[in-house]
Amino acid sequence: MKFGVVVFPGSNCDQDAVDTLELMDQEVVKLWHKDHDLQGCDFIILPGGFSYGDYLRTGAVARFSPIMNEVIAHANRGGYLMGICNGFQILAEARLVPGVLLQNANQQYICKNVFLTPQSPDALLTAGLDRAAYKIPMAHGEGRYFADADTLKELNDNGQVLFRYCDETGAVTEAANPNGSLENIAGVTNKGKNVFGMMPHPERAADPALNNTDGRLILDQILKAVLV
Ligand SMILES: NC(=O)CC[C@H](N)C(=O)O
Repeated sequence: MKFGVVVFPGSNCDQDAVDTLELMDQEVVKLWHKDHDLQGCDFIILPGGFSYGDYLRTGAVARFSPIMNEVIAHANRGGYLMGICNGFQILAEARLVPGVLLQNANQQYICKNVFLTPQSPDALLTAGLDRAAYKIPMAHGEGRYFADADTLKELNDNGQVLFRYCDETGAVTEAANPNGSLENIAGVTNKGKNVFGMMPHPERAADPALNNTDGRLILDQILKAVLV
Protein backbone atom coordinates (compact mmCIF):
# COMPACT_ATOMS: atom_id res chain seq x y z
CA MET A 1 0.00 0.00 0.00
CA LYS A 2 1.36 3.41 -0.96
CA PHE A 3 0.43 6.40 1.19
CA GLY A 4 0.40 10.03 0.04
CA VAL A 5 0.46 12.95 2.50
CA VAL A 6 -0.76 16.21 0.97
CA VAL A 7 1.19 19.35 1.89
CA PHE A 8 -0.77 22.63 1.83
CA PRO A 9 0.76 26.02 2.65
CA GLY A 10 0.45 26.05 6.44
CA SER A 11 0.37 22.27 6.99
CA ASN A 12 2.50 21.47 10.03
CA CYS A 13 1.77 17.81 10.79
CA ASP A 14 2.73 16.42 7.38
CA GLN A 15 6.15 15.26 8.56
CA ASP A 16 4.62 13.66 11.69
CA ALA A 17 2.35 11.63 9.39
CA VAL A 18 5.27 10.64 7.15
CA ASP A 19 7.49 9.70 10.12
CA THR A 20 4.71 7.57 11.62
CA LEU A 21 4.01 5.74 8.37
CA GLU A 22 7.74 5.09 7.92
CA LEU A 23 7.83 3.77 11.48
CA MET A 24 5.06 1.42 10.34
CA ASP A 25 7.28 0.31 7.40
CA GLN A 26 4.97 1.82 4.79
CA GLU A 27 5.84 3.43 1.48
CA VAL A 28 4.90 7.10 1.72
CA VAL A 29 5.36 10.22 -0.43
CA LYS A 30 4.48 13.87 0.08
CA LEU A 31 2.09 15.38 -2.47
CA TRP A 32 2.29 19.14 -3.10
CA HIS A 33 -1.10 20.86 -3.08
CA LYS A 34 -0.49 22.43 -6.51
CA ASP A 35 0.18 19.07 -8.16
CA HIS A 36 -2.40 17.16 -10.16
CA ASP A 37 -1.00 13.70 -9.69
CA LEU A 38 -1.59 11.36 -6.74
CA GLN A 39 1.52 9.37 -7.84
CA GLY A 40 -0.32 6.06 -7.68
CA CYS A 41 -1.07 6.36 -3.95
CA ASP A 42 -3.75 4.06 -2.56
CA PHE A 43 -4.32 5.92 0.71
CA ILE A 44 -4.31 9.74 0.88
CA ILE A 45 -3.83 11.65 4.12
CA LEU A 46 -4.72 15.33 4.62
CA PRO A 47 -2.57 16.29 7.63
CA GLY A 48 -3.06 18.72 10.48
CA GLY A 49 -1.98 22.33 10.52
CA PHE A 50 -3.18 25.78 9.60
CA SER A 51 -3.66 25.61 5.84
CA TYR A 52 -3.84 29.11 4.37
CA GLY A 53 -3.50 30.50 7.89
CA ASP A 54 -7.02 29.31 8.81
CA TYR A 55 -8.30 32.43 7.02
CA LEU A 56 -12.05 32.65 6.30
CA ARG A 57 -12.79 29.30 7.98
CA THR A 58 -10.42 26.43 8.70
CA GLY A 59 -10.03 24.33 5.56
CA ALA A 60 -12.20 26.65 3.43
CA VAL A 61 -9.37 27.75 1.13
CA ALA A 62 -7.40 24.48 1.03
CA ARG A 63 -10.53 22.75 -0.16
CA PHE A 64 -9.97 24.57 -3.49
CA SER A 65 -6.27 23.67 -3.85
CA PRO A 66 -5.58 22.14 -7.29
CA ILE A 67 -4.83 18.65 -5.95
CA MET A 68 -8.26 18.49 -4.30
CA ASN A 69 -9.82 17.73 -7.73
CA GLU A 70 -7.80 14.50 -7.82
CA VAL A 71 -8.35 13.81 -4.10
CA ILE A 72 -12.13 14.17 -4.52
CA ALA A 73 -12.10 11.93 -7.63
CA HIS A 74 -10.05 9.34 -5.68
CA ALA A 75 -12.61 9.38 -2.84
CA ASN A 76 -15.52 9.17 -5.26
CA ARG A 77 -13.91 6.08 -6.80
CA GLY A 78 -13.93 4.50 -3.33
CA GLY A 79 -10.25 5.26 -2.63
CA TYR A 80 -9.15 5.64 0.98
CA LEU A 81 -8.77 9.15 2.33
CA MET A 82 -8.15 10.31 5.88
CA GLY A 83 -8.16 13.84 7.29
CA ILE A 84 -6.60 14.55 10.67
CA CYS A 85 -7.52 17.78 12.46
CA ASN A 86 -7.03 20.46 9.76
CA GLY A 87 -7.39 17.59 7.29
CA PHE A 88 -10.81 16.76 8.80
CA GLN A 89 -11.75 20.44 8.48
CA ILE A 90 -10.78 20.32 4.78
CA LEU A 91 -12.83 17.13 4.25
CA ALA A 92 -15.86 18.80 5.84
CA GLU A 93 -15.43 21.92 3.66
CA ALA A 94 -15.18 19.67 0.58
CA ARG A 95 -18.38 17.88 1.71
CA LEU A 96 -16.54 14.56 1.65
CA VAL A 97 -17.76 13.84 5.18
CA PRO A 98 -20.99 15.11 6.76
CA GLY A 99 -21.11 17.98 9.24
CA VAL A 100 -18.93 20.98 10.05
CA LEU A 101 -16.25 21.94 12.58
CA LEU A 102 -17.10 25.08 14.55
CA GLN A 103 -15.03 27.14 16.94
CA ASN A 104 -14.53 25.33 20.27
CA ALA A 105 -17.29 26.10 22.78
CA ASN A 106 -14.89 27.97 25.07
CA GLN A 107 -13.49 29.92 22.08
CA GLN A 108 -9.99 28.80 23.03
CA TYR A 109 -7.34 26.78 21.28
CA ILE A 110 -7.13 23.51 23.26
CA CYS A 111 -4.00 21.36 23.32
CA LYS A 112 -4.13 18.32 25.62
CA ASN A 113 -4.57 14.56 25.76
CA VAL A 114 -8.15 13.31 25.44
CA PHE A 115 -9.72 9.86 25.49
CA LEU A 116 -11.57 8.44 22.50
CA THR A 117 -13.92 5.49 22.43
CA PRO A 118 -14.29 3.68 19.08
CA GLN A 119 -17.84 3.48 17.79
CA SER A 120 -18.18 2.05 14.30
CA PRO A 121 -17.82 -1.75 14.22
CA ASP A 122 -17.47 -1.93 10.43
CA ALA A 123 -15.34 1.09 9.51
CA LEU A 124 -11.75 0.35 8.53
CA LEU A 125 -10.27 2.61 11.19
CA THR A 126 -12.25 1.32 14.17
CA ALA A 127 -13.37 -2.21 13.26
CA GLY A 128 -10.67 -4.07 15.22
CA LEU A 129 -10.28 -1.67 18.14
CA ASP A 130 -11.23 -3.52 21.32
CA ARG A 131 -10.22 -1.09 24.06
CA ALA A 132 -12.84 1.08 25.75
CA ALA A 133 -10.64 4.19 25.52
CA TYR A 134 -7.57 5.39 23.62
CA LYS A 135 -5.50 8.34 24.84
CA ILE A 136 -4.82 10.68 21.90
CA PRO A 137 -3.58 14.30 21.80
CA MET A 138 -5.85 17.04 20.47
CA ALA A 139 -4.69 20.51 19.37
CA HIS A 140 -7.22 22.79 17.72
CA GLY A 141 -9.30 25.93 17.97
CA GLU A 142 -12.09 24.85 15.61
CA GLY A 143 -13.06 21.29 16.37
CA ARG A 144 -16.61 21.48 17.69
CA TYR A 145 -18.42 18.96 15.53
CA PHE A 146 -21.90 19.97 14.42
CA ALA A 147 -24.50 18.51 12.06
CA ASP A 148 -28.24 19.06 11.66
CA ALA A 149 -30.68 16.61 13.26
CA ASP A 150 -31.33 14.59 10.07
CA THR A 151 -27.62 14.22 9.34
CA LEU A 152 -26.92 13.23 12.93
CA LYS A 153 -29.62 10.55 12.80
CA GLU A 154 -28.20 9.21 9.54
CA LEU A 155 -24.68 9.10 11.02
CA ASN A 156 -25.88 7.15 14.04
CA ASP A 157 -28.14 4.84 12.02
CA ASN A 158 -25.37 4.00 9.50
CA GLY A 159 -22.58 3.54 12.04
CA GLN A 160 -20.69 6.52 10.62
CA VAL A 161 -19.50 7.91 13.95
CA LEU A 162 -15.90 6.71 14.31
CA PHE A 163 -14.99 8.07 17.75
CA ARG A 164 -16.59 9.91 20.67
CA TYR A 165 -14.73 11.81 23.39
CA CYS A 166 -14.93 9.83 26.64
CA ASP A 167 -13.29 9.52 30.03
CA GLU A 168 -10.49 7.03 30.67
CA THR A 169 -13.01 4.25 31.34
CA GLY A 170 -14.70 4.79 27.98
CA ALA A 171 -17.78 6.53 29.42
CA VAL A 172 -19.14 9.21 27.10
CA THR A 173 -19.91 12.08 29.45
CA GLU A 174 -20.44 15.82 29.20
CA ALA A 175 -17.34 16.36 31.35
CA ALA A 176 -15.21 14.39 28.87
CA ASN A 177 -16.30 16.58 25.93
CA PRO A 178 -13.41 19.03 25.46
CA ASN A 179 -14.87 21.35 22.84
CA GLY A 180 -18.67 21.10 22.88
CA SER A 181 -18.93 18.67 19.97
CA LEU A 182 -22.42 17.36 19.30
CA GLU A 183 -22.89 13.99 21.04
CA ASN A 184 -19.14 14.04 21.88
CA ILE A 185 -18.32 13.25 18.23
CA ALA A 186 -14.56 13.30 17.55
CA GLY A 187 -14.49 11.58 14.15
CA VAL A 188 -16.83 10.50 11.37
CA THR A 189 -16.76 8.57 8.12
CA ASN A 190 -18.70 9.03 4.88
CA LYS A 191 -21.50 6.76 3.76
CA GLY A 192 -19.10 4.59 1.72
CA LYS A 193 -16.79 4.30 4.77
CA ASN A 194 -13.69 5.02 2.68
CA VAL A 195 -13.24 8.64 3.89
CA PHE A 196 -12.28 9.23 7.54
CA GLY A 197 -12.08 12.48 9.49
CA MET A 198 -10.96 12.88 13.09
CA MET A 199 -9.89 15.89 15.16
CA PRO A 200 -7.38 14.32 17.61
CA HIS A 201 -3.96 13.29 16.28
CA PRO A 202 -3.17 9.53 16.29
CA GLU A 203 0.10 10.24 14.46
CA ARG A 204 1.32 12.19 17.49
CA ALA A 205 0.95 9.12 19.67
CA ALA A 206 2.76 6.49 17.62
CA ASP A 207 6.44 6.73 18.49
CA PRO A 208 7.46 4.78 21.65
CA ALA A 209 9.87 7.63 22.46
CA LEU A 210 6.81 9.75 23.26
CA ASN A 211 5.52 7.30 25.89
CA ASN A 212 2.12 6.89 24.27
CA THR A 213 1.45 4.54 21.38
CA ASP A 214 -2.35 4.48 21.50
CA GLY A 215 -2.40 6.34 18.18
CA ARG A 216 -0.34 3.61 16.58
CA LEU A 217 -3.00 1.07 17.62
CA ILE A 218 -5.57 3.09 15.67
CA LEU A 219 -3.38 3.58 12.59
CA ASP A 220 -2.46 -0.12 12.59
CA GLN A 221 -6.12 -0.85 11.86
CA ILE A 222 -5.63 0.63 8.40
CA LEU A 223 -2.97 -1.94 7.63
CA LYS A 224 -4.80 -4.86 9.23
CA ALA A 225 -7.95 -4.12 7.28
CA VAL A 226 -6.33 -3.35 3.95
CA LEU A 227 -3.55 -5.91 3.85
CA VAL A 228 -5.78 -8.94 4.44
N1 LIG B 1 -3.64 20.79 14.73
C1 LIG B 1 -4.34 21.28 13.74
O1 LIG B 1 -4.50 20.68 12.69
C2 LIG B 1 -4.91 22.66 13.94
C3 LIG B 1 -6.30 22.70 13.38
C4 LIG B 1 -6.89 24.06 13.08
N2 LIG B 1 -6.09 24.87 12.29
C5 LIG B 1 -7.50 24.66 14.30
O2 LIG B 1 -6.82 25.32 15.09
O3 LIG B 1 -8.67 24.47 14.49
